Amino acid sequence: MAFKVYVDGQEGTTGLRLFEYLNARTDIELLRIDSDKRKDPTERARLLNAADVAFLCLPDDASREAAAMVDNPNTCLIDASTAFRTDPTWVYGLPELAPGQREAIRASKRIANIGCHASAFILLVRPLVDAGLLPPDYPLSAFSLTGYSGGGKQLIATYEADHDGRLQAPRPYAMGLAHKHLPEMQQHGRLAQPPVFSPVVGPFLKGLAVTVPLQCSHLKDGTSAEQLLDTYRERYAGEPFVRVHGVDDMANLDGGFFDVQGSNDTNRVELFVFGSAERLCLVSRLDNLGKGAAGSAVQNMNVHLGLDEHIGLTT
Ligand SMILES: NC(=O)C1=CN([C@@H]2O[C@H](COP(=O)(O)OP(=O)(O)OC[C@H]3O[C@@H](n4cnc5c(N)ncnc54)[C@H](OP(=O)(O)O)[C@@H]3O)[C@@H](O)[C@H]2O)C=CC1
Ligand SMILES: CC(=O)N[C@@H](CCC(=O)OP(=O)(O)O)C(=O)O
Repeated sequence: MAFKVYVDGQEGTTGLRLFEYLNARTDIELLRIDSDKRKDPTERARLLNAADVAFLCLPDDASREAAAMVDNPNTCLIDASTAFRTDPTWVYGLPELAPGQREAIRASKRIANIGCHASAFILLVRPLVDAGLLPPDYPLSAFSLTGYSGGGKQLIATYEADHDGRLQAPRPYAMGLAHKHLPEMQQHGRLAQPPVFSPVVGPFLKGLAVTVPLQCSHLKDGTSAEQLLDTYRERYAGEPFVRVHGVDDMANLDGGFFDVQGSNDTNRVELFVFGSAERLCLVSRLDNLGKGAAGSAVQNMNVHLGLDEHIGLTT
């Protein structure tokens, strides 16, 4: 019998993208809510409890409300919001996080899907901390270049209404240095403190690249770019959605410029190390609506249900 799947928030940016992924599948039965009832708590509660897997593609408060509506012990929630990502009763939905994470996702009925900036950052940092190459108290900073779909329906509408070109320049944001992804970056990156994190949104729909600069003199003695890449290769060996590039992979630079949109329409995350013996830059690139949101939600569902992890996803 096909697994029953429901998307709460099916008309939002992440919900619509998820719906596209799921609608194409024949191995699941998609439960639908009438558009005019999509905020009706009784109807939502009925569908949430009828589902084997329910995705929450809602703002944080609405996600908390939805989670509280579920009393069917069989229903697995995969929440796209920030609400539960550091909650110890939920599992962080990043199968590549560390050995054992897939088993945890398989076993849990509460899976907190990752933040787009956070997952790109964590996949760069965590293996280096675990290997002892990057001290947990290293004073990390990071910046992220992201497409505007990361801001959901509202930001998309703002960019689409930009008829005078005012938004055509990149715009740094979260200037208070308290971006909502900091707690998950610190906790799942195993860091002593959160990084100084500066996101920048640009005039393109989707695509994201997080850059982490490192001073080699502060790493474990003699750590080279090759050693960092070897650590990634070892940690991510056999990972279908992680691609580790070679040192200074010029093939990915277009005349010396990095293409932030290069992983779009895939569920891939691509890792790069650039720089010299003194200074390095770690870069991680993904599609914020793919591996950064809806793609990884589908991957988490596949893992949880014991299905082939690739179903419906592009490597
Ligand atoms: N966009 C992205 O790249 C990413 C987003 N996320 C997270 O995913 C979640 C959804 O984000 P996103 O899709 O971008 O946001 P959107 O604003 O595009 O969509 C949110 C949807 O939730 C609906 N909604 C709001 N309140 C309720 C409620 N009480 N009951 C039912 N439906 C409700 C909205 O309805 P209405 O249609 O009426 O507005 C809307 O359709 C957020 O928590 C976000 O942080 C995570 C990773 C990346
Ligand atoms: C451009 C933009 O605004 N991007 C969002 C990130 C979206 C994301 O990853 O998701 P969550 O909202 O689920 O954490 C931001 O930086 O807040």
